[in-house]
Amino acid sequence: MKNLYTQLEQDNVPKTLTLLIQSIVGACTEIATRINHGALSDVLGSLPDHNVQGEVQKKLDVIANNILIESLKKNKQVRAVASEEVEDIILCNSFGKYLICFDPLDGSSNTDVNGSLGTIFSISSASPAQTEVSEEDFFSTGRSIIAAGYVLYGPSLMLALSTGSGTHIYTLDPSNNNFMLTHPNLNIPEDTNEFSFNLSNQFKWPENVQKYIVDLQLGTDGIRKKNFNMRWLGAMVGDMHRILCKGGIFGYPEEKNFKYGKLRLLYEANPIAFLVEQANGLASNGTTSILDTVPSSIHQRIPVFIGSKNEVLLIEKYALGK
Ligand SMILES: O=P(O)(O)OC[C@H]1O[C@](O)(COP(=O)(O)O)[C@@H](O)[C@@H]1O
Ligand SMILES: [Mg+2]
Ligand SMILES: [Mg+2]
Repeated sequence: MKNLYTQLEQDNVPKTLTLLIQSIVGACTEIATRINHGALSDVLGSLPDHNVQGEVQKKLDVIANNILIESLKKNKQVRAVASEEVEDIILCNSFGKYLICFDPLDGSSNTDVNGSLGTIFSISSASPAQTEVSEEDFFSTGRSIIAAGYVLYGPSLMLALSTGSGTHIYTLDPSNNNFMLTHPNLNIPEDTNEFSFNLSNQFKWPENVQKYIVDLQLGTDGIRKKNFNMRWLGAMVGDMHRILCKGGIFGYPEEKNFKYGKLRLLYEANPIAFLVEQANGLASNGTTSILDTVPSSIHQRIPVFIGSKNEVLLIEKYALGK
């Protein structure tokens, strides 16, 4: 079985990008150790502070954020980073050639209940060395991403990664601390009978989305002529991992009081959309591809519908009232 770095070499990934991926993966294994300690150490619970989204910050949100920033600042190829937990971009090394966006801990509501957690990241190229870097440098569409991935802190520690040559999943071998290629060249089934939406918000969604969901729920009694099952982990990274492995449709629609839904474009929707499109799936905001969205702020939100191709295309049809 190949390990992560053999695969990156085979995919002709530049050495500087491989070293950057190594920095991120190294930080995530450190985060995994802190998570594993759980109630044995003072990492559970919330802080009195709120992040830029107005959300209560969990201790692990901040611990994960600090570990990642420290590791990235040490890598001379990192020009600047954008994090869910920090209001402004963080400038790193003026000769750095890469910009990184990350969600240090995804699924924060699961920290105190030993639930699914992850770290999501994307890498893109920075402007020429020593030129001033500002927020605007992060406003290229997701099509400019050169690598993206997530680490899932689950029963196994797993890394999903794409450098533009398909999406692969690696499992950490704790005996030697190597990420081994266990799921090469993922291919998401185009059809599915599994959906992941937080149905407690169902009646706050746009009518066409409510109709789409009701048709799923009606199953064989309705126009879909087949039954659908539901899963919701409260962690996008966990729900998307299942979909990468066996298909499905994940959605976090806009709501009456949440015009653009909950999830963030730069460090949640874009990296996941990159992985999914590299695995034969689709990622839409309901009408257009997420990766074609032009960002206008670091923490902007976007409605997301991601997963099995034919299901995403069908949701876009419902949006057009077809
Ligand atoms: O609380 P809800 O509505 O179930 O939302 C869960 C969603 O929010 C998130 O936890 C948001 O991410 P963070 O935990 O990084 O803030 C997603 O991972 C998850 O899909
Ligand atoms: Mg998140
Ligand atoms: Mg988070």
